[in-house]
Amino acid sequence: MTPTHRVPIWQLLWHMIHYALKLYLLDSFLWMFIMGLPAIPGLIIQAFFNTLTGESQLNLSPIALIALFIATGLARIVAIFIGRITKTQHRFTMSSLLQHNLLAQLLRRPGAQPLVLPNHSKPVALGEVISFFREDAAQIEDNVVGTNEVFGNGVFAVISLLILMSVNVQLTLFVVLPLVAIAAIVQRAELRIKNYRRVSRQATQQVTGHIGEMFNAIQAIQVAGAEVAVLDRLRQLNEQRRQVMVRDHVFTALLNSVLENLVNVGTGLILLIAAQFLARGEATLTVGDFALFVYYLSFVTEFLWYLGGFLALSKQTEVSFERMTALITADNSFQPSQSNHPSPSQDTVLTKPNTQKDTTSDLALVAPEPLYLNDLWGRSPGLPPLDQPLEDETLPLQELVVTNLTYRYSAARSPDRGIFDIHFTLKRGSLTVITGRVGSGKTTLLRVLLGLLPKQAGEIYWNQRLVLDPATFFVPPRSAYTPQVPQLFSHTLRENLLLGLHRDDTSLKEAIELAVFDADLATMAHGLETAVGPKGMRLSGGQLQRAAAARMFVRRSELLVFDDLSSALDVNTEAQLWSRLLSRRTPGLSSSVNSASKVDRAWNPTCLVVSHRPTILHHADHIIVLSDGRIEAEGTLEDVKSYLG
Ligand SMILES: Nc1ncnc2c1ncn2[C@@H]1O[C@H](COP(=O)(O)OP(=O)(O)OP(=O)(O)O)[C@@H](O)[C@H]1O
Repeated sequence: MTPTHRVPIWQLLWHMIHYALKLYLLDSFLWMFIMGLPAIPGLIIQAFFNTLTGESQLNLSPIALIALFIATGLARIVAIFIGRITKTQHRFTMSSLLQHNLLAQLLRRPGAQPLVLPNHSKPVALGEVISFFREDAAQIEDNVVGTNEVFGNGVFAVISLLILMSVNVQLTLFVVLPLVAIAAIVQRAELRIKNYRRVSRQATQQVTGHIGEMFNAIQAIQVAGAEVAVLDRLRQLNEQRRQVMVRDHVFTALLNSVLENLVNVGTGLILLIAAQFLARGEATLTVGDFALFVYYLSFVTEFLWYLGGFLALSKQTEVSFERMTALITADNSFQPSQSNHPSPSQDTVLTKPNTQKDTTSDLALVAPEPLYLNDLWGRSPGLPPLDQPLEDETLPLQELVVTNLTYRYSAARSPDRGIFDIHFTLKRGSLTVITGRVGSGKTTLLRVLLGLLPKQAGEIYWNQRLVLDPATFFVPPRSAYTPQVPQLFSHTLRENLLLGLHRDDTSLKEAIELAVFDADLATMAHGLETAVGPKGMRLSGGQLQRAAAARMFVRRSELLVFDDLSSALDVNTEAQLWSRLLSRRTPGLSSSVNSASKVDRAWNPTCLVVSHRPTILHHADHIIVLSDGRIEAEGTLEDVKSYLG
């Protein structure tokens, strides 16, 4: 899906400039100063030559003029030094804003929905996303920074133009000709500039994507002996990238060289005409005036050349914005269907979908969000405290009702796959098991319920109130989820369990015991401070799953959602985990008893579990058997026995 509307590049750049306006102005001022300082030697040169020919009105000796010349040079060195600092800070702020907003938008998407760009059939691989964060962000950063250089150059070009006009108006008019030619050339080249840039970015994206996949699958590559084939593919992608990058860069260089030479030829012609004037003595052109004209002409022509390059750069930046916006709006083709029910009133609705921010246009990328970067003096602004799960009027869970829940994977890619017309009710403290054959839609059902995939039809009611945005609603302390393949970060075990949550060691210990991870932890020399390695690779599959379960338990959520714990746990460990967890539950116990005190509320979780294991099926209050994404049977174990394989 393409964005609903494209915002003009100038508007986007303005939003970015406005984000750090003071820094931008400081940087622009410094660079104007840096660029303007060379203008002073021009005046000194004029005075110097006029002094030599006795036409100067200044009463300065040649030595004083030379000293002034050197002082100007030194001042420029100092300004360049400071300007480098402001420029680096400004550049970093600009790309950080884009990267922050891109990441925030990606995190706002339904987490399990593949990223498929418009006009692409394959989802974007994780490694490919790097090229959006790196190349595209850098491209836009270059363009924003380019504006203050164009602006600085422009101011001096205008001043220089005025000086040139004061010397000779006729001659100065010739300067405008290259400007017209530059605008025409960039306009004509626009399509090609953009196409070459699009193709080269895509080729880079494929290379980073392949590298990402390679590193993710090193073991699989080794055991399959596929090293040569995988490297061949990398070579092939690199070769494709080389070809399109060369084309893109050669074209940009060619364009720059055409613009530069156009300006140079124009300058040459103007100088030839000026020399004629001087030789014929037709104009009141002194030798000093001629030196001045030559000197200031270069400011104007350099600006024209710079402007041409900037216009071409902006065309390439449009491609970067287009790519980033396509990524954040990727595959949003399935919008949640409208409910058949009349519009629910405020007190029957829980959490509104996020409609405040424009997520469908490039503006989302330049939204002014806080970044908490160190300032120019290296002072850290301090990070805001992390949001802690809040207990609100939605707690505790009495009843969760799901009606007509439907999600169909993109028909083009997978006809009739998904879940269809799913209904069920979870009562407080109950255990519901979803079972069914491989591929019957169990994981899809959990994901759609939790908002990790956008439902296309159906409603979810939490205590009789409609949940409008499951993705933001089904989070702790309302709900917690352990997927089939849990993700851990390369931090310590403690950091992985808490993920920013404030809990004391007693709560942590309790959660670890509940997850049957206590015996494993006792064998770890560094206990909770054990570094688990990237993706938790220093833990066994079973440890990883129990660590993820402990992460879920420590949040003491009302609804616990498990996707097949048995995939990495042996029968005994899993049975132990269930017996510990289920002993916490009091099915049917009214929450009103517990809700008297929110803080001391006894934890009586409601469980929704995908499993095949008889242990858990025996304990279930309700079993749902799925087949081809539909409910085939449901009830107690006795009711559904004949449907279980
Ligand atoms: N991203 C996707 N695009 C297209 N089809 C998909 C996608 N993910 C899953 N499917 C298909 O949807 C169906 C349901 O998949 P799902 O993972 O929900 O099944 P499951 O019952 O959880 O399977 P398992 O027991 O193996 O975990 C399967 O046929 C699967 O191939």
